[in-house]
Amino acid sequence: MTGAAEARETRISEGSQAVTPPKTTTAENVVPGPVHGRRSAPPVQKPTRAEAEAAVRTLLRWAGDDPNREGLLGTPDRVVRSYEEFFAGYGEDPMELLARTFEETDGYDEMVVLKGIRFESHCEHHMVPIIGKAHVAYLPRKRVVGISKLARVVEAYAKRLQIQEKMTAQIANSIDEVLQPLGVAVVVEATHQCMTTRGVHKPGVTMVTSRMLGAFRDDDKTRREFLSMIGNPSSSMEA
Ligand SMILES: Nc1nc2c(ncn2[C@@H]2O[C@H](COP(=O)(O)OP(=O)(O)OP(=O)(O)O)[C@@H](O)[C@H]2O)c(=O)[nH]1
Ligand SMILES: [Zn+2]
Repeated sequence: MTGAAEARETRISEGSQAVTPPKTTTAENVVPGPVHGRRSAPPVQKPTRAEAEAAVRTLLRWAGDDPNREGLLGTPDRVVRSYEEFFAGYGEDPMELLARTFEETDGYDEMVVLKGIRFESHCEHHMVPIIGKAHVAYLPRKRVVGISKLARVVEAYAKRLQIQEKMTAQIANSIDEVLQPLGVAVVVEATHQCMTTRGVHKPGVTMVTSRMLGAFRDDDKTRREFLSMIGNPSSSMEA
């Protein structure tokens, strides 16, 4: 699919303990890179848990605090466990999540919409939360997928370091590639804490991104039906 063939819209609306990575590569510390479509990113060399905890202690000192004071002793362990949760998506293969489909033999040919899928992600520039909702629709071509799998695909991409445009495209492209439906639509609306709690400090700003493929891109009526089903995206955001 070429760039011209993809309709994508983005709008913003109001409303010293150095950690040295291991020099040798072993089967234990090399993990496959994130899976994007059919291709995987290059493998990354994963540090040990002790190295990750040492990095947290370094950041605590960078913040100006003493990692050895009582209240902070358990913090490196907690942060590393939090990271396992925040970034669990690197261990998921979204294509595999969608692989189990069911043949729809009774002629259901209307769009399937899963709206308001709340997600928590982290921006790849500042590593602070992006919190929002995704609305996902597809127009089946004989095969349908278990509806929870659409939410799982959102999760698999959200639980990685992201920019919103990329996440929106990845969700749509995965569904398109595996289900080969007549069309896919994804709208993502989110607040970026790198804009609200730091930097420009603009609370209440929502970023809305969309990716329309197939019938949702080519047919105004289908696209309008989807957009009216999800309502006015930014108006449904929490402050
Ligand atoms: N397009 C896009 N930009 C994002 C996203 N998340 C964060 N950003 C922006 O990424 C940009 C990074 O800009 P830089 O100038 O490199 O970083 P910075 O000095 O921290 O910039 P400020 O955030 O303006 O303080 C900022 O403008 C962020 O608002 C996203 O999902 N999509
Ligand atoms: Zn950011």
